Amino acid sequence: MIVVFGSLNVDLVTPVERLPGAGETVIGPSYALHPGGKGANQALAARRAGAEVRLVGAVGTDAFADIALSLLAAEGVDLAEVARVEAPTGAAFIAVDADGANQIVVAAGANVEASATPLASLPLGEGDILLLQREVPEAECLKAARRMKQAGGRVILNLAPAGPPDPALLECLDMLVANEHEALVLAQSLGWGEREPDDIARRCDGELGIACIVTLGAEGVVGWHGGVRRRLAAPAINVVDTVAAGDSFTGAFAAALAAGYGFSGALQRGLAAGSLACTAAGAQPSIPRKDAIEALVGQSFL
Ligand SMILES: Nc1ncnc2c1ncn2[C@@H]1O[C@H](COP(=O)(O)OP(=O)(O)OP(=O)(O)O)[C@@H](O)[C@H]1O
Repeated sequence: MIVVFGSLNVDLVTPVERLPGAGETVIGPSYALHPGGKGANQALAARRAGAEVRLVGAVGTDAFADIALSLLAAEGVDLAEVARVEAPTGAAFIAVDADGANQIVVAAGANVEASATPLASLPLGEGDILLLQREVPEAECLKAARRMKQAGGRVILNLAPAGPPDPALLECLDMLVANEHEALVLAQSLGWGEREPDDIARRCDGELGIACIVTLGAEGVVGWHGGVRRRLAAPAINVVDTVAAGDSFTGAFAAALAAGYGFSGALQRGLAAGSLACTAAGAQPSIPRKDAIEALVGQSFL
């Protein structure tokens, strides 16, 4: 079982000719509403990759809550521990210009109320994995992580959005997933001089005892685990957009670990999922399923 403790949002996406400057208004022709949030996206990614997934978080009592939950429910993510609170459902306001560059404002809303308390009564054990990101309060992430460690399970933090992790939370981690920018923020927050993803991941593994995976976009991924380095190139794909690539990587990586794959097998599956997510538009619609992931892994592109 994978427990995701994290955010649920609704994304409002507006195409614009160009992004607004400070104090400026630009007018787009329309907008689209999509379910999103890193917690929700990674829960869906792990579910589509074949795992049993339970999402713990919070939405409001507004109409956006149903949009945030719709796809997760349809795909069989267990939502019993998603609380309905007196706050607006989290929302991301996204403007995308003609070149695909974007500007995003996130209103955390109900995500601020997300509580780790439900984990106390969940039947957690050794085979379970807790997956965390940085869009719900860190103090609650720490409680959730301590609960999972007490139950004997593993804790994975996706260090997104970038920020310095709480040292107490680091002590609970088995694995950390970051993109290049997030890895650099981690190194700086720890006072490390390393700047290269490979060096940061090696030091994280060697010094903190936390297996570290740095995703490298089109370059693939590098990971260090137990003093062993793994470097995998991404498959050549036709990129439509890279939205949710990182979430697909992390969810599928966790699902593979939960299914019993070792570090290398999980990296392969995360990489395949991240790359497949780039071949279709949007966030949750582009998150790939197990059969597509296994087919790509089976092509031995690695
Ligand atoms: N251009 C690309 N070609 C092939 N694979 C890609 C490409 N971009 C991303 N990926 C895949 O997605 C994974 C995660 O990408 P990336 O390192 O950009 O994470 P990210 O910055 O968290 O992504 P995002 O914020 O866009 O969701 C990569 O390890 C790779 O498997």
